[in-house]
Amino acid sequence: MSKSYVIGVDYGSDSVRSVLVDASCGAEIASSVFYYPRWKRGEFCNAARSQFRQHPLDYIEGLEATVKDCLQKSGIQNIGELVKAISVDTTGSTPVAVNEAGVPLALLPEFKDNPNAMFILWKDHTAVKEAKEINRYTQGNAVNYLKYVGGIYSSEWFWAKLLHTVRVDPQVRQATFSWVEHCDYIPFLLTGGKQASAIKRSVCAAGHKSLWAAEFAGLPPNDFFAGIDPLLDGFVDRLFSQTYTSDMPAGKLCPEWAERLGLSTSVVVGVGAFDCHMGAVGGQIEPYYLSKVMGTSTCDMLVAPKEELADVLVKGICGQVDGSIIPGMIGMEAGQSAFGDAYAWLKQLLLWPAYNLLPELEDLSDTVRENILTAMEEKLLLRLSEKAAALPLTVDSELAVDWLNGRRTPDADQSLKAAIMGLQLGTDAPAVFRAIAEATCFGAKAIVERFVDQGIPIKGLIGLGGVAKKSPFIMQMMANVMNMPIRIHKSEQTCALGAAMFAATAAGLYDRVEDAMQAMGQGFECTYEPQQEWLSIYAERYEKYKALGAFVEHRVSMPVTV
Ligand SMILES: Nc1ncnc2c1ncn2[C@@H]1O[C@H](COP(=O)(O)OP(=O)(O)O)[C@@H](O)[C@H]1O
Ligand SMILES: O=C(CO)[C@@H](O)[C@@H](O)COP(=O)(O)O
Repeated sequence: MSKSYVIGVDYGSDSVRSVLVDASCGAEIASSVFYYPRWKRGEFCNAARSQFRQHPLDYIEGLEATVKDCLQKSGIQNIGELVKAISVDTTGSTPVAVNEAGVPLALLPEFKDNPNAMFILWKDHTAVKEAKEINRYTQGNAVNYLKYVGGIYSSEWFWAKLLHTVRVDPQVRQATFSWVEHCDYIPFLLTGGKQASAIKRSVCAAGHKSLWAAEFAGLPPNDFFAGIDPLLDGFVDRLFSQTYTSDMPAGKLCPEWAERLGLSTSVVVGVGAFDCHMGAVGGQIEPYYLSKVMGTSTCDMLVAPKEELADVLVKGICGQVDGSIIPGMIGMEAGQSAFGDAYAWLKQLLLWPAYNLLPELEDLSDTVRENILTAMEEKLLLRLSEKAAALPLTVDSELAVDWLNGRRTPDADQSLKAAIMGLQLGTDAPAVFRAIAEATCFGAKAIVERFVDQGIPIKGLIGLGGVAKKSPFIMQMMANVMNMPIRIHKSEQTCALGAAMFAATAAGLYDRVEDAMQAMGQGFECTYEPQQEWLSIYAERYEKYKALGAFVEHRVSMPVTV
């Protein structure tokens, strides 16, 4: 019998990665990465205003390039006929305004350069005011529609972004028929959808970001949204009432995309989901093991059997949704808005002279300048990690709070800012890096504490994503700060692999995604164990981190160590 292959596509914050996988065992046959060109040039973004927009063409070009590249790299002659399914995960909440035909407005000539007509990336925080209004309005409402999203609505999410967009841009408002998550748009595109009302919405995105819940028989009613702002009046009726888990097909590849990708029209396209949800599956999540997808941000994923969870509602996380990770279980999501992005911020800061002064050195050729810059970009975090690991640590060493992009969990507040204290003339770059790295680990610990305080035991940690693979320094620190072992998954592309597992299930190659996970999972490569000698100093410094965080948040007085 001929082999079956599946494709998993993972849309990250900076790039899209596709993997071609043997559906029987999960072996990766080929992979391909595409960095979004417009995004890389910084187009349509304004970091100072927390505006981060992505053009749909970056996604579409990347889809075609990576899938074709995987097929070509496979070297398998009739691979186009052997691929059975494709599934997609994306960041989220990353929604876009579409017209009645489901076309993102930025794909229309009149909106092609308008950031409000593009995908609003998860980390865009331009809707802080709107999120606050949603929270205020819900407090006075008879029904608590925020009960399944941790009790606080975030500016990273669907409704806050829609409200902000229709407020600031009357032309976009006029042209907007519906509002669609990236993870729901791509399957719609691949299946040749022609009507926005027919877009299949994933329960993952709908439950965690759009306030959809079976208990509410769908989305909250129109009155609720119209009460927040009359500009939202009527949207609910044009959105959706039904949702789907990602083990289900969204449809089959349409002729146009079958031809563009070199695949057949019998290829099943699975229902999409968020990157970290599929990543948790790719990384072989187990009940009560916190699967930490550590990249630009972190998403901390947990599954619990429905019957065991009973009526527990965890406060201050990004939601608990039936079937959002594994169909049949409650999927919970928490996270940090800046994790790898916190190190990337410091890297940008330290490379300022390289970006700004190197071009002034006329004696250097362009090639030499570029080589210097590339070497610095590639090596900086690695060298900082080596040096930071060798520094002595005391209770008074430099200390930071990690809210460089606001606080996602516990208790979302994207308007919060980061802080660093304890600087002195002897403070060097590795010391600042260590403080920031430590702060991201402390932020991670605060999430574990929240779950435990709310009655959800955490049995262990699973580490996935770019930072888990690239930084032994931060992973060892994480194990020490948490006083818990952290198992690092073998797969380089857990999110894309998870998407491939869902593709195989949607195509009927497996009955349940748990079976796909069992057969296709790649296992773990190593475990970082907590080191006894570091536990007490981190425990002490964690208390200081909480005090500094409280000071930043409430401007209360700080305890002083003499
Ligand atoms: N050596 C390193 N140590 C710590 N962080 C790193 C290192 N190299 C890269 N990173 C961080 O990894 C992050 C990217 O993670 P990745 O999982 O590849 O991306 P994404 O979040 O888009 O899925 C960046 O924010 C970057 O700062
Ligand atoms: O917030 C979510 C999902 O809810 C993520 O998509 C978002 O943090 C982006 O993740 P990355 O850090 O780019 O992997």
